[in-house]
Amino acid sequence: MWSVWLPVASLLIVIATHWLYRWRNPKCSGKLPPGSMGFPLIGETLGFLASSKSIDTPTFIKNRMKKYGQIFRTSLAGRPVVVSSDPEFNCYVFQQEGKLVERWYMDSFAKILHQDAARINAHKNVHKYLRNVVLGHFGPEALKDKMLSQLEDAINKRLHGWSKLPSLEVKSSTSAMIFDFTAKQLFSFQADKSKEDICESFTNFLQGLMSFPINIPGTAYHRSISIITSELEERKSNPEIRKGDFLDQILADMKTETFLTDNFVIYMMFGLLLASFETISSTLTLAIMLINENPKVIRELTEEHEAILKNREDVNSGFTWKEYKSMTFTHNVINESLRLASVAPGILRRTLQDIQVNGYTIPKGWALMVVPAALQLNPSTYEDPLTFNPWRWQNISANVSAKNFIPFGAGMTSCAGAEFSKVLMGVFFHILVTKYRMTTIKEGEVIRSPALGFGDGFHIQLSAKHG
Ligand code: HEM
Repeated sequence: MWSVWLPVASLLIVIATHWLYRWRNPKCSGKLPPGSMGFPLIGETLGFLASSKSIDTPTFIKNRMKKYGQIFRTSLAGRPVVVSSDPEFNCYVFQQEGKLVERWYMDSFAKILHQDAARINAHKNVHKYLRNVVLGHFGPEALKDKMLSQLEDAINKRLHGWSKLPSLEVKSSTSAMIFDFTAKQLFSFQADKSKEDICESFTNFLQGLMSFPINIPGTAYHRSISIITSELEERKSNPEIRKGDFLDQILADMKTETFLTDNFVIYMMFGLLLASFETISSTLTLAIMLINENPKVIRELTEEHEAILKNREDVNSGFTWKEYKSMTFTHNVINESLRLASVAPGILRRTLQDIQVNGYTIPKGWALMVVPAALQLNPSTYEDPLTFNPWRWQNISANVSAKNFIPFGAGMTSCAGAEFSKVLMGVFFHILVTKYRMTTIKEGEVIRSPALGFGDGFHIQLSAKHG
């Protein structure tokens, strides 16, 4: 009996030991960056997802930066990853799109569509198309021409509604406001006419969505996808319906662009909704929390916006692009909020070739994660980095911010919704400080897990300043 089992057991031990050794020491043609691959299969995922009750860079990243330096290796969600907080290297990586690296989110997209990521990526047009179509609808020209006044209208109505409430939770209220506005722009969704609160559906489903999307009837994800699907079907069967929204353009482009299948379009709309309302609402909630704690900031904001109103030739005219561009202090408040919020936990790339950096080799096929918080909350760049100090932006040179302020990424691949996000926040502050006063009902608690969250909520009351 022993003569049979002993060799089998020995062989299993040898295989397991070899496997474990390979897990801990992945193949590499040079020297891997320092770090640890953690436990077999799960790697260091649990540590990465652990929440911390602080606005600071997540402890997982901070501790490893201290131990290994600005570039270290780890394993997250079953993949080998190199994390970088080296501004020079990050800058280089952002310039290597399509050469040494490629954007990562198409992987999740491909998984949802049950397609091969390489097949989607092979369409060089996909990224370019997505970027151009979003910029066409949400970029500076569209904002200037029509969206600025629509935003002013929508935010005015929303804040008026809030001022009738005894209390409101800021994160969910701003999420609903942004969701309704973006969904209307994308596919003319009319929140007030919908039977469902799809904004809440989206929010509930957000955690882990892109990695584990399960389209099971009854789930929020399923409901949200159904709403977009039925809108697409209705438009396709009634081609005479033209609503002048984003979906109209996609429908027109579907005739010429082969990658624009029904499924692709549905998930693209879904992805855009998520990309827009969660990011802006988290940044805006943090901004409201911070300005509410800083009377001096509210005072200077109010002065800036009252001066804008006073200098208006026509008292009945709306907020203009020129006014938006002129509000220097508000832009500082927006930058400072984006810096502290650092809402994107990581900007991901996949390496297409081995990459050499500081004497290390990052193997082909690995993930690369740039962590904005590690740069934006770095005390060597930003003095007293956890303090909300909009005035610091008076002295930050373009040279410093180009590499150390990347809330929207950088270069050719940076966020296509960046200007829209900033305009939305600017218009929001304009209306807020000229018309309303805030009172805290329940203080919020900042949590990173690693996405920015607000515990069990931040509640305020809004009251009109005049009458
Ligand atoms: C505070 C708000 C926002 C933040 C912090 C943010 C952040 C980011 C980041 C970090 C990236 C990745 C860049 C990269 O991979 O190099 C990105 C990409 C993108 N974002 Fe945003 N985003 C915000 C709002 C929005 C909004 C409102 C929209 C849509 C209207 C949007 C649409 C996109 C798109 C389409 C991309 C992909 C761009 C490309 O691949 O060329 N984002 N965003």
